[in-house]
Amino acid sequence: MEIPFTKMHGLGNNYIYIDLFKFNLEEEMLPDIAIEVSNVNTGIGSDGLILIHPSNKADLGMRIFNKDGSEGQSCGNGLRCTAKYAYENGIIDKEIFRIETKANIVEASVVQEQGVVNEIKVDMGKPALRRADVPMMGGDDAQVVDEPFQVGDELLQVTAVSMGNPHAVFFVDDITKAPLYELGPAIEKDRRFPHGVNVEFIEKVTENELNFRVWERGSGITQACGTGACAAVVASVLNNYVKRNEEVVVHLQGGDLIIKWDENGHVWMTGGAEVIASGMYKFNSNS
Ligand SMILES: N[C@H](CCC[C@H](N)C(=O)O)C(=O)O
Repeated sequence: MEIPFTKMHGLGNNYIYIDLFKFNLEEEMLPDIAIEVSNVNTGIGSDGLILIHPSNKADLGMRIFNKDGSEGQSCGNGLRCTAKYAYENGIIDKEIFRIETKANIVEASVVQEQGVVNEIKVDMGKPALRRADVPMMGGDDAQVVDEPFQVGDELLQVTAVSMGNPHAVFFVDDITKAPLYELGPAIEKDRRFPHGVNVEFIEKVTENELNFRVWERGSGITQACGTGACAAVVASVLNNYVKRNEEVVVHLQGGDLIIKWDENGHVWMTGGAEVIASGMYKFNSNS
């Protein structure tokens, strides 16, 4: 089976996008398709698969599958790329619109010049901070802020935030020494996170600047994670490193995002999105 795809990235966090306004895929094939297209040796190569689909709850919908075939509830970089694709391909004919995800319905606004979108701002909604909402096991149902977290021989301090998907945020003094490989896999699969977890290491630079690295649930190290950057700013406010309702520049491996957790509880993400290539892909998996 051959299918049209577009490869796009947000700060290097790249996915294979399939437009379900034009084509349909069998639900049960999706995890295998995600695994196959993400494979850099035998597929196209990406951090996962994103489906752009019709929605009866919003102007359009977006679903994300990680490299390992697991489905995430949301994807910040994916939402910016989806907004760009939808506007530039005529799915949407307005500059402010709503996108349904597994986690919630977000509002995106595009900044465009002669029909080309070069910046997207997304209201990512409100974080969930109660332990049970992350979800995280093992304690009272209050917020998880700067809590001791033993991983092997290492005693860390964790702050847990859901942006519709789970994030475990750790603060380090030097981002270049963040133990991504050493601890990322173990934390991702730690039994205290029954649905797994995205793992972020953050270094405070100033009251309005963070350095950021991520080990993603289901995809491992990526160049950037939009929901992770949102979770990082929320965690930094909760730990009094940065201020609520102020723009924070988050320096991710692949570039910068502007994040603000406003006084109404909404987290705003502003950044770019780029098209890498489009074409036809011939599926190998028995499809
Ligand atoms: N890279 C994405 C996050 C993917 C999250 C996924 N790894 C999961 O929650 O399972 C982002 O820009 O927000």
